[in-house]
Amino acid sequence: MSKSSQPAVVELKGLTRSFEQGGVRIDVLRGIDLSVGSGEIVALLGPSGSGKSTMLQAVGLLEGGFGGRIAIAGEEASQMPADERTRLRRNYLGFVYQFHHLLPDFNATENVVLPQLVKGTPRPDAEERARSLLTSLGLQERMDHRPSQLSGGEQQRVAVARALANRPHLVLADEPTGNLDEATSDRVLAQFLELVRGEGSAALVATHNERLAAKMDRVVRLHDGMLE
Ligand SMILES: Nc1ncnc2c1ncn2[C@@H]1O[C@H](COP(=O)(O)OP(=O)(O)OP(=O)(O)O)[C@@H](O)[C@H]1O
Repeated sequence: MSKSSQPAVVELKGLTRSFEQGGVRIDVLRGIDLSVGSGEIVALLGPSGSGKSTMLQAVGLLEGGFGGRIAIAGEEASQMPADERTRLRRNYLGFVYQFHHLLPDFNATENVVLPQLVKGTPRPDAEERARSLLTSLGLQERMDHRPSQLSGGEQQRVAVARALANRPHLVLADEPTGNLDEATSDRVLAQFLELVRGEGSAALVATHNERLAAKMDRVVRLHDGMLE
């Protein structure tokens, strides 16, 4: 439920997605209803293959082919043209993936600056924001390093800073610590949650890890294409 009178950051109604594989139809999502309130951090739990990434792709407005309704910050997005979806994505959403997807030829600061420049933020402001986020994540000594010069945990923290750079209302995170060892994963997740809370963003975090899910505000479980 929403913590405020603002519209839910994301509202899914009857979300469906099917794939054809070798002439066989697989109904991966079979009618998902979900509402994530402003500032709420929700864990999306489910075993491998249950459809967590597919659900995040729907909310991220990255692909078509979904049935049902997807509203982002009160705007119905499922039938929007591509340029309108891009606008919603830029204005409201941030993304963290299991693998960092940082640009290899740019240092940590530039990786966090670039999405802000794309959105039209003046460079000095973007650089200040990047430095502030990277410092909050304990990376003040690593700002000039390229991704290949960073550890896996450091790379993921830069990816977290990049996701938050444009002050998204909602961060979509797909197994954000899935490729890290347990101790590093715990540390990076704790920092991620602290930063997201501090920024007042909401988050939808896909994981198959019950222990990590328990650290979030609410847990929803994907089973047989539906939320339990
Ligand atoms: N483009 C596609 N074409 C055909 N089938 C697909 C496609 N994308 C996903 N699927 C199928 O949909 C199901 C759900 O996949 P998805 O990646 O969403 O699961 P997941 O819960 O994120 O799994 P994991 O935890 O392993 O990442 C799987 O059976 C997968 O094979």
